[in-house]
Amino acid sequence: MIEITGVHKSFGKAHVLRGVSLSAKAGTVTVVLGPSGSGKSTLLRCINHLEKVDSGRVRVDGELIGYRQAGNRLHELSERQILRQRAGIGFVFQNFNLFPHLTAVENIAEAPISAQGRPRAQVYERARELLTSVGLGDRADAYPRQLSGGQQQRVAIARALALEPKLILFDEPTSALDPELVGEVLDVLRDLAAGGTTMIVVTHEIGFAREAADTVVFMDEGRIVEQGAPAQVLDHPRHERTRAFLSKVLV
Ligand SMILES: Nc1ncnc2c1ncn2[C@@H]1O[C@H](COP(=O)(O)OP(=O)(O)OP(=O)(O)O)[C@@H](O)[C@H]1O
Repeated sequence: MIEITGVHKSFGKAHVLRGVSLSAKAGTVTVVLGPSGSGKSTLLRCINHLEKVDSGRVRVDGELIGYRQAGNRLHELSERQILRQRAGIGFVFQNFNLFPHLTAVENIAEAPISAQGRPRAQVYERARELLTSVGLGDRADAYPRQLSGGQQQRVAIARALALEPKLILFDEPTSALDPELVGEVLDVLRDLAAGGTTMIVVTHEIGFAREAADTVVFMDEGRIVEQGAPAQVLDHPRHERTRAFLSKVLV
């Protein structure tokens, strides 16, 4: 379902991704751990072409992201084609990124109506169902400012699901939340994982990684240095720097 091979990315002199390769099957959950600045967000942004890779390839469901291949040559896709690809990949950010002037249900329905041209009544009905599935069926008409951080993040997850993506990327979805609200968002992630949604989740929530991940990846200085089943990576890390990181986040 997702296949990343040899991805490099620099910003000026900073070589942020140094040959990252990763693959994940449909219906699996990959949790990405790693210290600040190791390149986790950049990797997610390369997967949906919010950042262009310098070299390497990203394929989602067999489709090359950002490019069309003709023989040995790669041609960059048009902005419109990139937007279409991006619609198949949900992205949930740390800071919710909801439109403040739209209600919860409008935030969810906006993109499927404008980007995919789907019928309004049907999209609204589905948006309400999605709100119910994240435990917010009674808050459809609330504006983001009237919702807690945890509720806003659950709306943002429902919004990502409304586009029926093949894959959802989560970039530290709980890190902007007060500790007592983290659990409610993790519960939604657990439900999605149990329902077979393909997800890549950057998080420091080790408990979630242990319970819900099929694969745990540890990134350090732009490279994947550990990759395996949760128990293998979390309990028997091979590298000293992974051990040091885990001892800090587990405390
Ligand atoms: N658009 C950009 N321009 C310049 N430098 C960037 C840009 N995006 C990221 N970087 C740099 O790339 C490095 C990796 O950043 P990235 O956000 O991918 O790390 P991260 O592992 O997600 O860190 P954190 O856990 O703190 O979010 C950092 O040094 C960051 O400053």
